[in-house]
Amino acid sequence: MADTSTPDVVHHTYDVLVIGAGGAGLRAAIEARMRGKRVAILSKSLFGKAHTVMAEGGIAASMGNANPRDNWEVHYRDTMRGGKFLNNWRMAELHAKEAPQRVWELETYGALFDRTPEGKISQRNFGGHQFPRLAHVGDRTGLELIRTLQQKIVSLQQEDHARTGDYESDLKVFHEFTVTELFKEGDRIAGAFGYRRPTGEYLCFHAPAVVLATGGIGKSFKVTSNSWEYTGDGHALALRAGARLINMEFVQFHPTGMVWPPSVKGILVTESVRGDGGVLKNSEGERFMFRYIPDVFREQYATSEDEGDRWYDDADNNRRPPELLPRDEVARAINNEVKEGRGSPAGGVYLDIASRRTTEFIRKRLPSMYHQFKELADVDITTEPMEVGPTCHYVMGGVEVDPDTASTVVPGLFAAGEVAGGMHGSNRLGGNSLSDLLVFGCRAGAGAADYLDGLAGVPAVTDEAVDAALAESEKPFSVRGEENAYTLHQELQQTMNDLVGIIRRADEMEMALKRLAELRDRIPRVGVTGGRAYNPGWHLAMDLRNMLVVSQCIAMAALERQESRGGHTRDDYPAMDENWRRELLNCSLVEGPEGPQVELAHQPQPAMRSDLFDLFELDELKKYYTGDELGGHRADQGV
Ligand SMILES: Cc1cc2nc3c(=O)[nH]c(=O)nc-3n(C[C@H](O)[C@H](O)[C@H](O)COP(=O)(O)OP(=O)(O)OC[C@H]3O[C@@H](n4cnc5c(N)ncnc54)[C@H](O)[C@@H]3O)c2cc1C
Repeated sequence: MADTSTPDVVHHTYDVLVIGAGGAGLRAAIEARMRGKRVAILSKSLFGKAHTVMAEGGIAASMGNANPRDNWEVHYRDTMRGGKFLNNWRMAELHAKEAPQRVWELETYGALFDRTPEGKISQRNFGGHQFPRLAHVGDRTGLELIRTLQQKIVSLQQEDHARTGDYESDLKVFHEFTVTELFKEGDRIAGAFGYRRPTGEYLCFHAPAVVLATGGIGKSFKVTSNSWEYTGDGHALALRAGARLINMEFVQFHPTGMVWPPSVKGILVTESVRGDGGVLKNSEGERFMFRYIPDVFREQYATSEDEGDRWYDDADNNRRPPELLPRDEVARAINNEVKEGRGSPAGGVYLDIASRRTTEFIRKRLPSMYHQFKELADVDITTEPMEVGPTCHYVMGGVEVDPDTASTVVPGLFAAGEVAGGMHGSNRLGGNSLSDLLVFGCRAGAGAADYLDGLAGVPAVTDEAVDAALAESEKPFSVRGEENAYTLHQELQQTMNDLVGIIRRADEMEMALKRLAELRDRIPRVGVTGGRAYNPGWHLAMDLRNMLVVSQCIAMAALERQESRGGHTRDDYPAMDENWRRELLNCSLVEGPEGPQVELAHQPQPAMRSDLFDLFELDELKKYYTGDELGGHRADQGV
């Protein structure tokens, strides 16, 4: 029986709310607390169980430990190339410059990275990175990152206890707590509202600064490497608060997810397998990636197996194997092999490290992969190849932010980590997310603290706003079961997977938008039974509206962008178009006759600063830029 009594709302007051306890959220919370602010961390998942914990391969930072020729400029170039020059150049610059500092700082918090024989932090190869650049802890890097950041938080709480007698006086974690609404007074952020998952208790937070660090959107797709909490909540909260999303058409399909057995389809097979020597083969035993090197990368990749293999030991005198092309290229190649009938029995291709490395090497470098395949598929990766195929992995699009402060257009609202957009352009390089989390998590915490220092008066949360948020959360209990949340979720995932997936066509995306519009009408009719205490049906009903609006943004932007670039491949517009590189698409919510509607707009891509532009050879830039842009730049330089 549903509990029909009006529930109480418990109130709390803080300076900064950090929504999300992954790498971005924890780093933001640490920074804001170290700058003297009282911080609450609100996390839908258990503390320590954020998505970041799943990160496997490593964190990209040009420390130059494995190759002294690496530096921030090389990392910057690789990142821009990986994103096909659609990245926000200032974010890419800050990221490349600050990532090493953030990794070394983690060591001071207690991180134990794998070491080189000389005792430096070991760095491994990954797709699109010119030099071995990923600091790692086996293939469990995310776990170490979260463990370390949590350890830092505990140490700050111990300092607070020594000063105030209360461990949680200045930094408190509310875990298993889902934020459903943000509050504003006028234009400015005033707080947030949500429910405790285990009890259904409602909490209202009064706080003038909010950092969104809610991660990604993968649960809108059927086949995904993402975990249950990736329902695009932060993206949707930002939209509803008046912020904009950019680059939403760019969704990364990681080339290697498990394809068998069906119950684990989509679970990630880390790129480290290829970074450590694994190769992709089709059903004919061919290392097919050599046939898929695009012109823009031709000079940097080996054209023979011998050269590719030599590169692992002598990277200075050989070019890298094409298995290490950026993820979008590898995913499309696998998709094509399967489509043309050269796939494996379960509809993927083969990833083989068994024939190339010793059992000891594999078990030491890839312990999680060894166990994952042994336990889930009964495959021993030290003796047999894996079957792999593309899986929805990461969203490049997200909340538009100022690169230096991570602030959005809504005063008091900040965003960092996967929920923020711009940094990775049209495609993210592996390892660049963990570094992004730390660099921009830190900047968001600092941005929020600076904002508070300059704030005149604290915006207030009104009773009406709290009542409205409460009513919205209670609604599913009063609807008499016309629609089922699980059914609608499956329909949404199938729609996105089939019609807005790895290869896209206008007619299919138009069909997707039609189906999404139908789902929009049906979602308010979702009814739930039972009470508020741990009720997954209710939780999903609340999450569905977020997944829907995020899916609409993705489909609308994908239909609009008439070219193929990075994580957006159009069957009907297969080429990259330099005119589209100048264009960003943004989504916002506008009030319409039937309630808020997604509106899509074009905005110009800001021109890259001259000194950064000059880091590239003109011949390379010609592959991405229009002639007049290049001419204009040369004129700026007085050439
Ligand atoms: C299997 C796998 C392996 C990966 N490996 C790598 C790698 O090796 N290197 C790399 O760079 N990247 C990797 N990535 C990507 C990377 O892990 C993620 O992009 C990154 O961890 C995102 O971090 P985040 O801090 O933005 O969000 P997360 O770590 O996902 O944290 C999001 C937080 O927000 C909370 N949250 C969400 N919605 C709400 C809400 N409504 N209310 C309250 N809390 C909410 C969640 O509970 C969670 O605590 C991998 C991803 C996957 C799936």
